[in-house]
Amino acid sequence: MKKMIVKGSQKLAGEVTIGGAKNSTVALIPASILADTPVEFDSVPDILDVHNLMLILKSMHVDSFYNRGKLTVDPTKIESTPLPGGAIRSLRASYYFMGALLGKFGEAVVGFPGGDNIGPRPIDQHIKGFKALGAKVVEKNDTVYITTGPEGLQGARIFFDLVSVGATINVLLAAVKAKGTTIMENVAREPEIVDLATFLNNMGAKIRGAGTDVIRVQGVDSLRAQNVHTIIPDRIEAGTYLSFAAANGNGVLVKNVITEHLDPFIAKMQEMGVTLEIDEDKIYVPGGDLLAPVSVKTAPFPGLATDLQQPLTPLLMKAKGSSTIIDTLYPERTKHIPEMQKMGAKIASKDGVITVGHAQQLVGTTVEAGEIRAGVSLLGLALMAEGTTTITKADNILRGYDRIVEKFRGLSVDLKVITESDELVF
Ligand SMILES: CC(=O)N[C@H]1[C@@H](OP(=O)(O)OP(=O)(O)OC[C@H]2O[C@@H](n3ccc(=O)[nH]c3=O)[C@H](O)[C@@H]2O)O[C@H](CO)[C@@H](O)[C@@H]1O
Ligand SMILES: C=C(OP(=O)(O)O)C(=O)O
Repeated sequence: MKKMIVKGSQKLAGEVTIGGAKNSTVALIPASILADTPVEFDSVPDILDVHNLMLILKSMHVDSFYNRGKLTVDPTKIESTPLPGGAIRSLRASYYFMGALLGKFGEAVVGFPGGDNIGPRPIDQHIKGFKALGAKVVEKNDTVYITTGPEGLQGARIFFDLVSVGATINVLLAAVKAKGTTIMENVAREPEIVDLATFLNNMGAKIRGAGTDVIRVQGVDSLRAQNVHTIIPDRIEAGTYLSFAAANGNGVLVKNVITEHLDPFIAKMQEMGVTLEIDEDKIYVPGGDLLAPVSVKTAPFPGLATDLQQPLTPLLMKAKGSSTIIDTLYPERTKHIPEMQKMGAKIASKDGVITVGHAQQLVGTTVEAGEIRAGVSLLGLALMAEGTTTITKADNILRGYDRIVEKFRGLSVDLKVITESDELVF
């Protein structure tokens, strides 16, 4: 595990360009194995999750090549391979190989995924969807075994018990080549699901309703890529830079943003008193506003994203007074709290409510990035603190933030990543 070394009392200034969305990318890569042709992606973030997915592809005899935001995947020599562990456990989205392999071969053996430790993350709705399509599912020794009979997957009507991004994507991947029509109700509406449906439809899939709470899929026999798919910008990465720029910036322009994807987050920042100059696909944050405390509640899209509650925290600490956060999706997503307390922050969690007080004096120390968003929020705080902060387990941040050191350096921030034995990585 690497360490991130952050000098304190540094203000962000300049421009940053947002990369492709992690949560789209990690669905699009498994989805690419459904194609009968090579596929090409543009605007692919340089994150550990992508490199780990490429390792998984390799184990299935799928060649892939990544260079400066462009990724080619050639699934034409794919073999149905069990994926019990290894790289599977390095990220959450590896479970999309369940749906993708099932759609491709009518069978899948995939280990339970890893990903952020943000509280319980069951996959019962994924399994319910696979079963509804006619698959037999057995869970044994931390591995899911999914099979179908000779008739393969059959379209079905599925009403999800709760709104789940992962279950919506996984079942969609299985349904896209199933026989007949699948109607998925009470599905997630996240923009990353629309991005995935766009990619699949451009290859010949028949998916209607992505972005609403009912998705209809007419199964097709073959998917063939016709063009390069450009991945949508990462709304969580954008929100992170917006928050840090408002908390601790001297004029920051955030480029390549679909502002509509950030509506609830932008509204919350404005409610605090943050000045935002919003253009078509970019947002300028002058910084230096006097801020008021707010109440924050996360919800599935189009609500305020759970993935942004921790990155918003450094900004909440600038407000004069106490703010509250209720994370309805992951009430236990609090790994940043004890670490922030070590830095002198007034933050606590009780009965599912996080209280964030005004930060008087923050001091740099050694803290641990328990997961991606906990880690990045510590980085935001470290920039506001006096002295140097060492963030251990920094791989959790590098899992999902595109070229983060390069981007922060572009914003005049001195940051470096080193190995356990103190060798410079970036
Ligand atoms: C790779 C990816 O896209 N990750 C995102 C995805 O995670 P992920 O897809 O894992 O999150 P879900 O939308 O599935 O989870 C939403 C809620 O449903 C619950 N649930 C989910 C599935 C299930 O079968 N049973 C069940 O009870 C979860 O515990 C959670 O409370 O959406 C989350 C919620 O926006 C984000 O924080 C993650 O960044
Ligand atoms: C929870 C997250 O990711 P994952 O689902 O990949 O663990 C996240 O991106 O904040």
